[in-house]
Amino acid sequence: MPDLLEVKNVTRKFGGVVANKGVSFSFESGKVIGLIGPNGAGKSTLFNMVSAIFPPTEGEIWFAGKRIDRLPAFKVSPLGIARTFQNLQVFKRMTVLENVMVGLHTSTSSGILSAAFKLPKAKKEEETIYQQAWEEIEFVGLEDVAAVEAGSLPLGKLRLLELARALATKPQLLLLDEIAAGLNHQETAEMSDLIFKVRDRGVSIFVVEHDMDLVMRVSDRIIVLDQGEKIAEGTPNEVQNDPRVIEAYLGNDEEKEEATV
Ligand SMILES: Nc1ncnc2c1ncn2[C@@H]1O[C@H](COP(=O)(O)OP(=O)(O)OP(=O)(O)O)[C@@H](O)[C@H]1O
Repeated sequence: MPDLLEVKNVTRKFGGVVANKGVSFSFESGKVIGLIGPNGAGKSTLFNMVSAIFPPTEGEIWFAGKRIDRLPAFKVSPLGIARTFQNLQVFKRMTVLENVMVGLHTSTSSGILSAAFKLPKAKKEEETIYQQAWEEIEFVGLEDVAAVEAGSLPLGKLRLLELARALATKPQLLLLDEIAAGLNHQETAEMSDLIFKVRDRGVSIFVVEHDMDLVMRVSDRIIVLDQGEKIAEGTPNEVQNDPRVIEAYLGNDEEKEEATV
């Protein structure tokens, strides 16, 4: 049985900038893996390659035994990878329910004509989409605001909406991009609990996070990047005590504030 995600010797260059250099790691199903590192370490770049937003310059990415690094994003998500975005990607004029449903329409098989003429197949799919969307809205606890326009919701609820929309596609791997950014202490604690609940469904979760409390609490294992390279990998306890990790954070002026790794 192959690992769920395998990143093999991945390098990504932007012109002369080497954003990731020879990064390798893998992980199995049902785990929470954290990705940390000082500003500019290459976290977003790695995340974007795993979600097929752009390909690596060198190296390979495998998901559930299938090579995915040359596939476009629209072919990768149906394989079972979903993600949230740090800069929320919600439709402000749509309700919460519509936002979750719209994410599912791309995966339906009936064509535009059958939907337009409300043929039985399209009607059945619409019901399934409604059901799936509603399940995830309840899972994240947004049922009270399901009919509310997303644009009028506070940030904490918008982050839950992003999560519901990603979960509705029933991923095997969920990528969370700074899911706790801007959340207060209470909301962050609730988000941690939700991450555990998602993991208990057997979903693997890959978390990029600046909030050290959250990442240390939820991760089974943490990968640390610095200047594009993987400098450490281990349990939260191991990476917090790794001299290379402490040096990477302390050595970067901008991160001194966050040096309590
Ligand atoms: N599209 C791009 N074009 C040119 N350089 C880029 C591009 N994307 C990222 N980089 C560079 O690659 C390096 C890694 O950036 P990346 O955004 O992946 O780091 P990060 O760890 O996510 O940073 P942060 O924590 O600040 O979000 C940086 O030097 C960045 O300037």
